[in-house]
Amino acid sequence: MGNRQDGLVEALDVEQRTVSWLYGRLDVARGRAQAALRQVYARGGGTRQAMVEREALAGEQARRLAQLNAVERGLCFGRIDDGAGRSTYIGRIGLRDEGHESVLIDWRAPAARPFYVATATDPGGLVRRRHLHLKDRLVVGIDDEVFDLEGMSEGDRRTLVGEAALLAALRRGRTGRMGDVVATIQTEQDRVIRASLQGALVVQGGPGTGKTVAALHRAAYLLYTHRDTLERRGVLVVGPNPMFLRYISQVLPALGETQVVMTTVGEMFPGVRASAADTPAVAVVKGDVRMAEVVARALELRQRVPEGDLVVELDGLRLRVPHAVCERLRERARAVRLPHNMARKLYVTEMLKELAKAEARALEESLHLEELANGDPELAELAEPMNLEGDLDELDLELASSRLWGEPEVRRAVDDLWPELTPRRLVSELLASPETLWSVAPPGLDWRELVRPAEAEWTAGDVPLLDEAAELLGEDDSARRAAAREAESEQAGDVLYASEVLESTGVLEEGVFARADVLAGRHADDGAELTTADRAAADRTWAYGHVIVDEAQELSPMAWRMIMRRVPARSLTAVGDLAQTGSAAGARSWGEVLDPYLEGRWRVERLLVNYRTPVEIMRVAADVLRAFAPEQEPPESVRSGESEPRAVRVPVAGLPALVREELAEIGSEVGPEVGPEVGPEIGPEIGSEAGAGRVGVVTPDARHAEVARLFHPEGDLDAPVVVLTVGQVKGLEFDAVVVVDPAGILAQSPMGGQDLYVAVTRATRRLTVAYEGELPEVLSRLPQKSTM
Ligand SMILES: Nc1ncnc2c1ncn2[C@@H]1O[C@H](COP(=O)(O)OP(=O)(O)OP(=O)(O)O)[C@@H](O)[C@H]1O
Repeated sequence: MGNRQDGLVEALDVEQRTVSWLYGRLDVARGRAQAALRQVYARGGGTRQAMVEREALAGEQARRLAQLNAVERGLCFGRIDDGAGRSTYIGRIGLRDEGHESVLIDWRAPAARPFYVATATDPGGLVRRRHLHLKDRLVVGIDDEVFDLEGMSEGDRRTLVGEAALLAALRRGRTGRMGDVVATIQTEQDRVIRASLQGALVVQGGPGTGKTVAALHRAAYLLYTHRDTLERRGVLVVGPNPMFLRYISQVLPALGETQVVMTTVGEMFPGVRASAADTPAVAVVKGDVRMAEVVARALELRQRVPEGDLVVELDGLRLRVPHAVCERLRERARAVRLPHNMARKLYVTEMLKELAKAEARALEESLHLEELANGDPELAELAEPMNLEGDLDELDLELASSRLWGEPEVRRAVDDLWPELTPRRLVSELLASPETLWSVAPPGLDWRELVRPAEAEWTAGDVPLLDEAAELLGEDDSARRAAAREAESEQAGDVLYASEVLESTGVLEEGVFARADVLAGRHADDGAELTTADRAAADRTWAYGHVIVDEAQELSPMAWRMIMRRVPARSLTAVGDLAQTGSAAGARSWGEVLDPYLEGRWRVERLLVNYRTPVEIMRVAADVLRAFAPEQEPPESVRSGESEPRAVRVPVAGLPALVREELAEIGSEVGPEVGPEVGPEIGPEIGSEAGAGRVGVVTPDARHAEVARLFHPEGDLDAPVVVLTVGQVKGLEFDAVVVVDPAGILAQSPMGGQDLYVAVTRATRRLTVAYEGELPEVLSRLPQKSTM
């Protein structure tokens, strides 16, 4: 015992010396980046070109500084020893000593790989893997895994220390935000993270298998390994909802990567925020890939030919363009195969010329008639017939065209035949018109589901339709302008961030440099200094270098069409679980959604170990899965829990008391003054003082408001109690979960079984199912208790 204790003290001492020295190197690197930043700004003045270059350089240095700051926590977390007595330290970033020797290896570098892939059966030349646990800059714990005891020196054997680092990490209380797992990435996850940039990778895995966390580490890995390509083209991460994006928002910054665009399908059309939800039946129709045809045909209907001739009354003249000419002009404008708004330019030019000719003809006719009426009929008959139309040369036509374009009557007539359209207008007018839908929908597509008022709010299902429309219409200025305005307003946030960077790094010194706005790289008059991520996020037509889609099973075929447009090189990672598909328009198989674009050129990696949900809870989840998706396999839990899951018969009013019990069980601190009877105050009372540990209350959609009223603050992920629908809770996790009204969840959509599976797999420690009437048969394994 005494020996082990001595060994630990000795090992901690050795590692502390190394770690302190590494932090010293980090401080040196920071000092250098600060000095470089100051130097850039000390130059001052110069031409506009010089200024632009200077700001680009400053932006780069500032990002480097931000990255060096981001790795402060847990700078070094691992060490590997090989049989030749060499030790390598692994950390969040790579560092070198004065002699340029590598002293800390970036976790993404090839040299760090053995740390993640060595196993007892295949140690890859390692004799030991050591995990270091730091608190601030202090080494507070060590875990060893020994692969070859014989290969270790006597001294090293004496200082062996062990408790599985992974299990320690998994036992930690949840904070409401996902953290990085660089120190404990598992071999199967490592394969996903380091897969090649080229091609499409599907990561299929059950709940809690680390799909999200692996996908985010993959983003960081790809940016590190292919920085040149990806810094120029950017990486896009698509998540299921804004709450989820908030949940994962800290993982990449903690890994030193801030240049990734994160969005949801509902936010992918610049200037539109999808705030409403479609019913499952509507989602299915809207998500059907045949909707692309519906939008295209609706647009064709907007390129009209008048019933008879086109007649425009102008200053007493009747300008007449024959029907056949109108038809010809439309065909010519279509034949150029440009998007509608661009082809319109051609159409308008040609139509105005026709109208100019028609005007000359009408004028001629009216003058002729005048002569006939006023003069000697004999003379009039002898007079040379005028040929005003024939006398028009190109210049005359152009002048007449531009004069005519200024006439509201002309403009109205042309707009009616080939209007300038925005995607919003095309889609909202289409969905508001049963006649149009009826005439453009292909047989078998239930277009009646789509009909809604023109002023209806946008839904996430509308966004791919808007994107489709934008493709067909061509550049839509209004959306771009809206996005530019948004980007401008975000500038304020960036300036604030930049000034924080400057302040925290001590660079913001009076006189030298007080220009956080410059560092933020945003000038109203020039977008050249925007980062790739900023530019990409504001540009609907941006082609990303790599796209990661999380909860990819939820995307409809129309959403995939939109995503594929963003990644023409088809370098993408789709992570998801077909057993958790909640959207009626979502995927039933990966081939079904990917083959239309990749024709089998995609591969699957499977993650099989559940790091979140303990065995006891997973048994309940497996019953649900077996009942609703028997072809899917539940993952295997890596650990067993501290408590058996339970079912409690309780009215909604009793939920605050139940949640209080759960908070107490997971060790979250609740003020003693909060009694079960004061449910509504439970949130604020336990707000900021709460210890680690969160309770998630999951409800059917229809009961969310009723239950959320009992707890505050609503929807705040950092609060100790969060009330969410199944759609919102997807991808999240909590120490304890209370699933309310399981029968309601099962009944709420055709995918109710999958929804219940999602709900019961969110807990890391405790699961309670709260019900009022009968407990669904599928949960009969749960021991039942009544508080009614
Ligand atoms: N290698 C690891 N080391 C430590 N923790 C891990 C590891 N892998 C996964 N975890 C943890 O397991 C939990 C589940 O991970 P994650 O949310 O990525 O799973 P998922 O497969 O996306 O789940 P779901 O399908 O339910 O959304 C997280 O808390 C994550 O941090």
